[in-house]
Amino acid sequence: MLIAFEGTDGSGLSTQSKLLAEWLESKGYTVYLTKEPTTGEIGKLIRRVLRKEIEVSDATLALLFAADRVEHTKIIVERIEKGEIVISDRYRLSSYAYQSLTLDLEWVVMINRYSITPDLTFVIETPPEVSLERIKQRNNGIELFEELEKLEKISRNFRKVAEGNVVFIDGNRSIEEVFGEVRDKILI
Ligand SMILES: Nc1ncnc2c1ncn2[C@@H]1O[C@H](COP(=O)(O)OP(=O)(O)OP(=O)(O)O)[C@@H](O)[C@H]1O
Ligand SMILES: Cc1cn([C@H]2C[C@H](O)[C@@H](COP(=O)(O)O)O2)c(=O)[nH]c1=O
Repeated sequence: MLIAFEGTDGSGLSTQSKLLAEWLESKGYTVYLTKEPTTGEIGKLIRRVLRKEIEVSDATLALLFAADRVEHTKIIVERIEKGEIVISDRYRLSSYAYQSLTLDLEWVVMINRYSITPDLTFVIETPPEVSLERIKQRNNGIELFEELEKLEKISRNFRKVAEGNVVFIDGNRSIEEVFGEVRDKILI
């Protein structure tokens, strides 16, 4: 089974992904918690772009995310075939929502054709002004997409690109309240 967490920067994806992994493990499940961009070589290159250390075209960045995802999906499928529950902190819906900011959505979907559809996707919806305040508290710099106007458009994009079994969760509450709703949607 693949469960994905999606949403704009600072919405609480990593926090909720970790909480769900811990909860499922406490129930005796074997969980593989993973993230995109990955920590692989392509993911590392993407991270340099996000930190604005290097500049590439929007199309190149989309292709990098798609390439990272091809390699990541091979690992995800292997884990699923071993009976593990895979939780991915971001997956292809992030590409659909973020890269369609400036690129043709149909092309973004096409270059991600070698990915898979998650069994369940949580989209954490947190007002971008709240997310940006959380990001500032972390004090580790502002990345490529972490701008109010961009995040407002991306947040709307998630509603447009949602596919398959998608649950939208209000992220503008306590961590515990958000996780309570996430946990209640898990039917295994
Ligand atoms: N519901 C919440 N209320 C208040 N603070 C939160 C909440 N969820 C997460 N945070 C805090 O906000 C910051 C960002 O959380 P987190 O890393 O989970 O977000 P994220 O969506 O993964 O962000 P990014 O995509 O930028 O990595 C962290 O410091 C986290 O502790
Ligand atoms: C997978 C993926 C991510 N992004 C963007 C979203 C964020 O701005 C960064 C990194 O994500 P993190 O959760 O802050 O570590 O990359 C994207 O534009 N397209 C994607 O496919």
